[in-house]
Amino acid sequence: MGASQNRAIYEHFLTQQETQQLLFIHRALAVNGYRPHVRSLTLFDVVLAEPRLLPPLVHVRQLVLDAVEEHFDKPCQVFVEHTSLISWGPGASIGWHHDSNREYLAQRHFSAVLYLNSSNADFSGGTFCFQSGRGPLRIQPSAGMLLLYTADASNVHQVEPVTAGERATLTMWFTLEQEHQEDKKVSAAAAAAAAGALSKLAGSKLPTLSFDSLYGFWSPFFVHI
Ligand SMILES: O=C(O)CCC(=O)C(=O)O
Ligand SMILES: [Fe+2]
Repeated sequence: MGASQNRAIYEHFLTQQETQQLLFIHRALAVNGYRPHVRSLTLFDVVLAEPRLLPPLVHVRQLVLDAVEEHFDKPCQVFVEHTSLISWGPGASIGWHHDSNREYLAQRHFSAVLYLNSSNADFSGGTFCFQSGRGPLRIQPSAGMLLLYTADASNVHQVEPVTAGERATLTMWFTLEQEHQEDKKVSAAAAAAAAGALSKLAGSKLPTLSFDSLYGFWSPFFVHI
């Protein structure tokens, strides 16, 4: 793809076993997505729905983060902003855009798309294209391939419509702004889920606070027995 510093392709970034694991997680838990003909599963969803499936996803997420820091030469400066397993069914596509092209996406600095299956073998259509002066630069997804690019206007791209089968990716965005990192939101959700599970487990054995009067509200140790 040339010597461009703002993009990179790694052909066999994941093994077949690793791509299969991620496909399995997606199949098990994905929900109807944010766009027509798309199903998605965020890291957040996995934490809430089935935390036992987290380890393979978190492992690959870290590998991709390391690759981003290395390629863009930003050691220990990059944070994951969003992680999703996404599948695209027949009819799914996305027109020309860049990945920080909205005010609410301005914190996105780098993008990574890790392909979990292959065009022609597993689905038809779904070609990724970068806009370029000499006509679109077309990239055919293949299982295990990692595509990195900056989220700015130097990387305008589109995905042509999928015409058959299901195209699957792990799509991630990255930020240099710590306050936008995904980890904080995910660990807060995990803590809330764990607290919920704990209180369910304890059930009626926990004392209940008396809130039937303001007095009770101000005296939290006053409990019904
Ligand atoms: O799935 C791809 O190849 C790219 C998707 C994309 O451009 C996006 O989600 O912004
Ligand atoms: Fe995009």
